[in-house]
Amino acid sequence: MPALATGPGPDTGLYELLSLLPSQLQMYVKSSDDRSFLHTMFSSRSLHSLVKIHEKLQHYEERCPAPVLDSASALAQGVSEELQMKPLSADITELLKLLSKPHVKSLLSVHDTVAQKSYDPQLPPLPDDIDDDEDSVKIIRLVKNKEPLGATIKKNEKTGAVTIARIMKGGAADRSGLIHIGDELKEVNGISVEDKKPEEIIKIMIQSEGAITFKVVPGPEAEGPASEPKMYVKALFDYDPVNDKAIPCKEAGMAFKKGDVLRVMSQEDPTWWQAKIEGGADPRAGLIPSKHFQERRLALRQPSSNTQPQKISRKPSALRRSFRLSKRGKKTNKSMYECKTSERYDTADVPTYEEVTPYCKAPGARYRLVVLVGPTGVGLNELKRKLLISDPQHFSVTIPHTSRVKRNQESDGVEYHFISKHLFETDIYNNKFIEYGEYKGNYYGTSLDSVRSVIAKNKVCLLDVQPHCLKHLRTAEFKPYVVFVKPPSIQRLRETRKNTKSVSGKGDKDMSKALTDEDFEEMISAARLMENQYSHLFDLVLVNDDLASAFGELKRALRKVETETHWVPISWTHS
Ligand SMILES: Nc1ncnc2c1ncn2[C@@H]1O[C@H](COP(=O)(O)OP(=O)(O)OP(=O)(O)O)[C@@H](O)[C@H]1O
Repeated sequence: MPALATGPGPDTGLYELLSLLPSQLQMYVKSSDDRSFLHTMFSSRSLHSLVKIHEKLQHYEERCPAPVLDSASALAQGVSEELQMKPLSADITELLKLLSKPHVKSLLSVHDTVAQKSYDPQLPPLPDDIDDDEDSVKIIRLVKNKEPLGATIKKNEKTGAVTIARIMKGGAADRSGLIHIGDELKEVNGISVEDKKPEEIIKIMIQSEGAITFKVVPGPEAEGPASEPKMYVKALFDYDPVNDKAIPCKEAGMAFKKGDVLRVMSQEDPTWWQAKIEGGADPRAGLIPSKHFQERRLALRQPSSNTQPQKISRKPSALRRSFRLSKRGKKTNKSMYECKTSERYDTADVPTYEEVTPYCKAPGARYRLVVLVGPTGVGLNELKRKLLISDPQHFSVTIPHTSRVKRNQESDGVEYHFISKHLFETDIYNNKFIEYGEYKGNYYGTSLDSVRSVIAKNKVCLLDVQPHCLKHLRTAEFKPYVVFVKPPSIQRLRETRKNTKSVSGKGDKDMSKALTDEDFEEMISAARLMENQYSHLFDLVLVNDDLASAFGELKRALRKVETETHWVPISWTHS
């Protein structure tokens, strides 16, 4: 249905709109040039002609016209021939001239094609030299445009037989339903493949456009499952078949980027899956390395500087942040917490694919945990603070634990949960802490229970942790939404942070000094390392350039997390 009707009477919406638009838009258009442009455009003859065509088409569409005849070209030809036998009057001459015009001829020919619904291309006749004895031979003719055939072949080195190795889901061969895995290929376009290398055969196939003829000996009936269950995976690495020496056919491969959601359409081959990018325009599947194969070859690969986990160096002041937003009046000294948690990065895990499923928070369900990660000084606390201020009923932070003695002005469960050193150590032993650190003989830490307690109050818990802790938070219970806060360019850091001071503790004294280029470089390089190592765990990468814009983007993203569907690991949705 057209958006606006243009018919007579009450349906003249589009005409009315066209005549009203220039005056309605006037207040939004400042320049007189733009106003006159709009006016000219809306009153132009071509636009009004387009509206008329729209009107006519709509009219015909409603009537569902059926062709009176499907051979208008032949009729025109017959009429021309007959008229030429008659004495030529002015009318006859004009009609003959009209009917001989190439545009009219083409129009009639298109009319006939549509009327006959004959959209199939013409296939060439079958070759005459088919051996009658070759009962088992099948001649298949496909019409192929520029798209690849969507099948791969393999050659048996012993027998020399060339067989169809796989059919790509959704490709031309698959859609034809005529070629099957195991079929033995004898000829392509009349050329015997007997002495040909697979690359040469592929070349013949690629080069043939239009009809392509195969002579095949059908293979044994495939028994595979009629329809395989769908599986969605999130890619945890970048892949380009062009650089993959192992792929059997580069043309059949599919490139993807870390973070893409892939729909796995076939796992028949344990080494090469067939998949397509979810939401991508191409309906055809491409080859991708299977999880097992990718894991195995990555594990075997010599560690290189790229894959080797690197320790993220941080200044001594780069310490625990999640403790700092305690409700104390002043900000805690940044050098206070030496993080004693392990910085052993996940050497054992080889990130390949993670099975995912769409998830949308049901009304009444607990909010997902929001985790912020990023290099020291990038602005995690600032963003958390702004979120808290923007909606204190909705967002909240955890209360840290400490083994230090409570001060007079402090209350248990407000600034900290004050517990004994012995209990703190027992809790460490029982893995109750997400992170913990020690300073001047006292422990400080964020417990899993403190996160649970915020979530149980039906609030969004905001947490910032070192990225190596993410792994332990990625559970069905917390369903964390991970935001990586990234610094902008050094130039923008200089511009935006010129009034920012870094606070460092020397002895018991706080020292504050303006941030230097060295601080900025360190922030950028720490961010780069974090991204290299952990980006597969990030749901959002937020560049904290202009603070207000970064905050706005974060707020919008968090709103979407609560209301829209997101891909999450499938294990999070199993109860
Ligand atoms: N986009 C920004 N523009 C200007 N200043 C910013 C911006 N973001 C943060 N800052 C300032 O940078 C300083 C460090 O920010 P913040 O304390 O939030 O960093 P952090 O990531 O929590 O780092 P740390 O681990 O050192 O606490 C603060 O003074 C903050 O106001």
